[in-house]
Amino acid sequence: MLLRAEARHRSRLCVGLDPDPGRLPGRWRGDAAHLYDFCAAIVDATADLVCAYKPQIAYFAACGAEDQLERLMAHIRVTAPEVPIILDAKRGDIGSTAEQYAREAFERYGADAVTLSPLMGFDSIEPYLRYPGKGVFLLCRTSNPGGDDLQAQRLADVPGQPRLYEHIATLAQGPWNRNGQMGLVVGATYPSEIERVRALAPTVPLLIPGVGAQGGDAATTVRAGWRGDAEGRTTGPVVVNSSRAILYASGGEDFATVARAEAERTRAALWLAPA
Ligand SMILES: O=c1ccn([C@@H]2O[C@H](COP(=O)(O)O)[C@@H](O)[C@H]2O)c(=O)[nH]1
Repeated sequence: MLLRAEARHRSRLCVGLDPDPGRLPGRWRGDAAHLYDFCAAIVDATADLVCAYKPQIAYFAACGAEDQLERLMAHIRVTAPEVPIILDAKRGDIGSTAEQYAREAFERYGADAVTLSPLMGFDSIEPYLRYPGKGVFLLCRTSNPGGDDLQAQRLADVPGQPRLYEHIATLAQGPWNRNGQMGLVVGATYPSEIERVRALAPTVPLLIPGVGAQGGDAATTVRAGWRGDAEGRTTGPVVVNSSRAILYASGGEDFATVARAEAERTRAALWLAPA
């Protein structure tokens, strides 16, 4: 689904849907009843420009607006049926609870993929893999500076003493990826770590947040993470997320038009990079 959307829309851009009531445009500002209206307008304005959407569940749950997230998921499905939806939930818990989180992501919200923390091990991931055709993105080297606190530490008991994020990449490319359902989250703010992850995990999709508001560079990100064959066909996909830089490109009534222009600019920067 991801490869089809990438080819069809000539896009490696994922628009992140992180609706902050305090940053909604014009007359909606401060009113959490309009999270859906805002995000739906962004989707309508960008549906032909993206390879994925990534709603961030925290922005809806914090306002008690899960019903609006359900409506948004349904709206994306109708407006852009070919575009995968990655629910950014960063779940991670024991198997019995993970089963409930998997139901929430895939049955309640109908997401195509969900972000997960791998810290609790494979049995905390396995319940999600029981859903055929659904994907998981494991946090690997996150975009925040504090990601180094744990992810850069070396594992003394693993041969070669890899850093934790390197070990996660190796597991996701190999033994944990039983049915090709696994991808990794790597921050655009750390391009050399993207390259390292890509070397260890040559074919898994990389979800790369950090372009836009966090300052990651689009072209550098794609060069570090995207891989293709001699004909230019993607063999190692990247899904590069930008949320705030697109959502809040304008705070006025023209927000959707300006968001589209910013999405077009980012999409072009991400597409032209490897050439
Ligand atoms: O390492 C990570 C993992 C997830 N995120 C999420 O991506 C977006 C980034 O938003 P911007 O406005 O483009 O900075 C947001 O939903 C984060 O929760 C991340 O930033 N880094």
